[in-house]
Amino acid sequence: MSATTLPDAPSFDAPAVVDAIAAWMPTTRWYPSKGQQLDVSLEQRYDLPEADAAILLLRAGETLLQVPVAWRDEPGASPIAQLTGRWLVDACADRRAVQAILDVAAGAREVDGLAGDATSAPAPAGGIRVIAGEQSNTSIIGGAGTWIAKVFRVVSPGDNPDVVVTGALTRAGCRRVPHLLASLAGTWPAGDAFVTGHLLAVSQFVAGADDAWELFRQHALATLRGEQRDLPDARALGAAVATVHHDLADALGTAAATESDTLRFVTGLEQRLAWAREQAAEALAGLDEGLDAAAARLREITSIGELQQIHGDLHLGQVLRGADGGWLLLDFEGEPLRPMHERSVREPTLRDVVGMLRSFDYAAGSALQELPDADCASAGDWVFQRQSEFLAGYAEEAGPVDPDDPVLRALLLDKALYEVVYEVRNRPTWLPVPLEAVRALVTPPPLVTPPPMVE
Ligand SMILES: Nc1ncnc2c1ncn2[C@@H]1O[C@H](COP(=O)(O)OP(=O)(O)O)[C@@H](O)[C@H]1O
Ligand SMILES: O=P(O)(O)O[C@H]1O[C@H](CO)[C@@H](O[C@H]2O[C@H](CO)[C@@H](O)[C@H](O)[C@H]2O)[C@H](O)[C@H]1O
Repeated sequence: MSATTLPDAPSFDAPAVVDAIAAWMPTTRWYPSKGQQLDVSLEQRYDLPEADAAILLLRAGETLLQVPVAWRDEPGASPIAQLTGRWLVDACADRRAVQAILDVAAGAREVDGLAGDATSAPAPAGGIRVIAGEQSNTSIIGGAGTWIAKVFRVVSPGDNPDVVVTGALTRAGCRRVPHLLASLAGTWPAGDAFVTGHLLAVSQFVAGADDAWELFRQHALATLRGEQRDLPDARALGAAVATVHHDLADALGTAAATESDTLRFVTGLEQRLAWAREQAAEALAGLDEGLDAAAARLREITSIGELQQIHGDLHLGQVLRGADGGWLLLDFEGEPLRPMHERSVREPTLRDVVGMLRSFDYAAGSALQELPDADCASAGDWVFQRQSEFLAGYAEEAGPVDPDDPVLRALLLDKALYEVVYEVRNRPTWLPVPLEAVRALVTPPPLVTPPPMVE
């Protein structure tokens, strides 16, 4: 039997390769510009020749995307395209390529333009598993289940808080976050200069954990079906969030908001409201009056209290319940649709509190989508109860939260509007969940007509 000689694969920067990736990306969960016709071009290539692989940075419209790829003789777990007889594959699902990337992050191998930073060396990749879930990035579990490597898909110049903030909490010994083991940064040309941004974070993998989103969503579903199910502890979750806020304040400091901080905060909310109205004009049509009134109310905010580093995009999908029952917070990257330089700005901790309150609403909203004939009032009660438990636990550690605080109300609307844009771009079938919240937040409650007097 004679061995088949495969033809040479094209170079990673060949137009056919870029075209193949451009056609494949919109089929992935992480691609952030679904439904838009964008020109895709290669901006930077970091070669990993020992693995026949490369990390590519591709520009799609305004966005720079990280796509690690490799050439293989077989399609493997995640093929992109077959070109000249060889397979272009997604390197995140390829063990040899993942090991090569990990080696650079751990400082065991040097590649031009890449810089690794390890606090403790991750174990060899071994058999890897790519998480298939509701994710904006791509996460790979390896090292016999000891680490999880997150490949940042949208890449920006500047520090990624998922590396910097998790790194600070790791050094501070915070018990409510998985510790950071290593990270990788890349440098690429931007105009006349070079810029640097994070590409990868490798953290301890929490084995045997339960996802808080699934725990609460399943409980909401069971409630709507009239079934019994163990109630996850929202009160302890509130206390865990308060502990992380406390550790972040200790590690990275706090500052009382000045007048100009307040003005910047209010202006930021106004800009985001205008941005959401522009980005999701069709979805938000019909809410103009309420949104105008909400925008005017923002100017009534005169004080926003103490500021500090926060999580920035906290929701149930960022929370795990460890095998010991304790809650752990993940993913300090901030909101993926927010520019990177805005994500390390000190903020009121209420922004995270609001993220969790919205998430309980999402859990019930997603349960209602699955059970369209279920009772909406029961879903509303479920949300109210979980939110109350969460706030009670938070208050135990951090002091009470006033549900009528204008800053809290403004942040609730800000988050729901962000979610509307996120769903329009990423998961249009989920749009009704945040849209209903926006409607409720900007629509004044109906005037109750007093019952007629009975003589
Ligand atoms: N350290 C960890 N241990 C166990 N599972 C994790 C860990 N980090 C992330 N995960 C799992 O991966 C999922 C996605 O991680 P996340 O950091 O939120 O990524 P993304 O930024 O893409 O949303 C989480 O919801 C969780 O299920
Ligand atoms: O986890 P990411 O950092 O990628 O956050 C983005 O995606 C989230 C969805 O995966 C999105 O969260 C919204 O949906 C969740 C349910 O899937 C819900 O729990 C959240 O409350 C809701 O905001 C998040 O907004 C987005 O930034």
